[in-house]
Amino acid sequence: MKTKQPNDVRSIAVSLIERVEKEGAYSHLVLDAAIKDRLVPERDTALLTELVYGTIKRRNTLDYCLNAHVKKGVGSLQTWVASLLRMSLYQMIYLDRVPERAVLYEAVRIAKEKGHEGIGSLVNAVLRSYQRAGFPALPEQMERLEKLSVEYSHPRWLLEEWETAYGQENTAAMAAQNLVPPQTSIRVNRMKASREEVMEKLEREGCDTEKGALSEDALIVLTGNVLMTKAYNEGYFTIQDESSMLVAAALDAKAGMTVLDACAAPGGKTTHIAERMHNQGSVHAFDLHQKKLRHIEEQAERLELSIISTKKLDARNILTEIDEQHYDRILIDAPCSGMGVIRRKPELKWNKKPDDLISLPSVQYDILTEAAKTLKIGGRIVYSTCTVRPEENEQVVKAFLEAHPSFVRDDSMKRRLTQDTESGSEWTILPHNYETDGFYMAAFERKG
Ligand SMILES: C[S@@+](CC[C@H](N)C(=O)[O-])C[C@H]1O[C@@H](n2cnc3c(N)ncnc32)[C@H](O)[C@@H]1O
Repeated sequence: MKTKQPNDVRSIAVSLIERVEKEGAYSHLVLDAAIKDRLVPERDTALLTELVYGTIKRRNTLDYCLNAHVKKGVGSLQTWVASLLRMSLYQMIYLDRVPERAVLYEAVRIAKEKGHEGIGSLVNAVLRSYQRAGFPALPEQMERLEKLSVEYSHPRWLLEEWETAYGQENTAAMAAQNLVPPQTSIRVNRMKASREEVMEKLEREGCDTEKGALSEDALIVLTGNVLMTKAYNEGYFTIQDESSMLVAAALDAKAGMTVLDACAAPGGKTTHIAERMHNQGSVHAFDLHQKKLRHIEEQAERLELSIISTKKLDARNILTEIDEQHYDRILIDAPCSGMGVIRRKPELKWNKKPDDLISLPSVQYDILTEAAKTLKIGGRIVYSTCTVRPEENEQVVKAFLEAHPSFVRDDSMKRRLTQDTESGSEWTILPHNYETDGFYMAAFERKG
């Protein structure tokens, strides 16, 4: 039996990519687990992360190139062999810290170890063929979206959807932004300290930050591992994408109010809402999945928030537990296709197919409709998703408002968030607008 070399970062990267490809695993989860289990030494974690994310992100571009060098096409290969070739080519094209001959040597070694001599020869031949011939030129007559799909490594159907919804320019910018590694942003716990105070605390612990441009609660991490700080353990901040921080401000729950977070896990927005309420009132954090509730409870404890209570509940059955007109504020952060978070979960663009997305709007509509029954007259709902697809966003909200005339758009939402004169009851943030996740939110109120 062949034994794996200890700390073999490239071989482990191939196994992780294979799991994402074959089992539909999430890249961030397999990576987190590998790093936590110390499958590679700490000095190699950055390389492991780069290899896994980079290879998955650029799959279409890499496959276009490999198809010119693999006789029957990359689709004819076993998943791990395709993953190995993609990862090796990724290094040759996009990374300059490892010489090509070293990449090739490692690729052949892994191929022989994981497979046999024949696979080693195949990998050697393909990579050498690339070295000789280079990246194949895209034909002049190639259709525009097809070209974009190769250049920016996104499925064609998704680019077509985006062009229809957001136009050519936004589509190209969004696809390009999805290839850029996301920055880490943190949300300051205003109950404990100001942004400036948290900045100073982190600086003393070796982490540099700067203020975020979109949310008044945001700091962008420039250097250092903020999760390892005392300030984190003491509840001074939470890791959260900046676009998501806008939701609690859009909801604007006041101290003493009764609030529902109907799709709450893992609780990023629940804890923000409770912080803004100064831990006074109550926040019901419900979710369909029992096991996810633990995350909300852990975060509430770390942040010392006692007004959050969790429960497993399908929001579509909320009236079995809660009376009508019970809440002052309701957040529906709906389950969605996640097409706004492709930077963080690049496999989403390959794993999801148009057919998988067809049923989402009706689930979102049903959740919104049932949960809305528990809103008091004069209360406010925020509906949000981390996707950029009008079918799951504007169209769901429009259908809801047309069928429920007692709910009216809250045109002051955007003004509250941007603190200027811009009015509007809904906001789509595209990834390249502020270098955040793509996000959608809408606010409306119940009239008598
Ligand atoms: C976008 S995530 C919520 C993220 C969360 N608000 C946060 O900020 O951390 C959507 C959540 O909805 C939950 N969900 C899916 N269908 C649901 C349903 N019918 N009722 C309640 N929760 C549901 C999922 O389990 C998932 O945790």
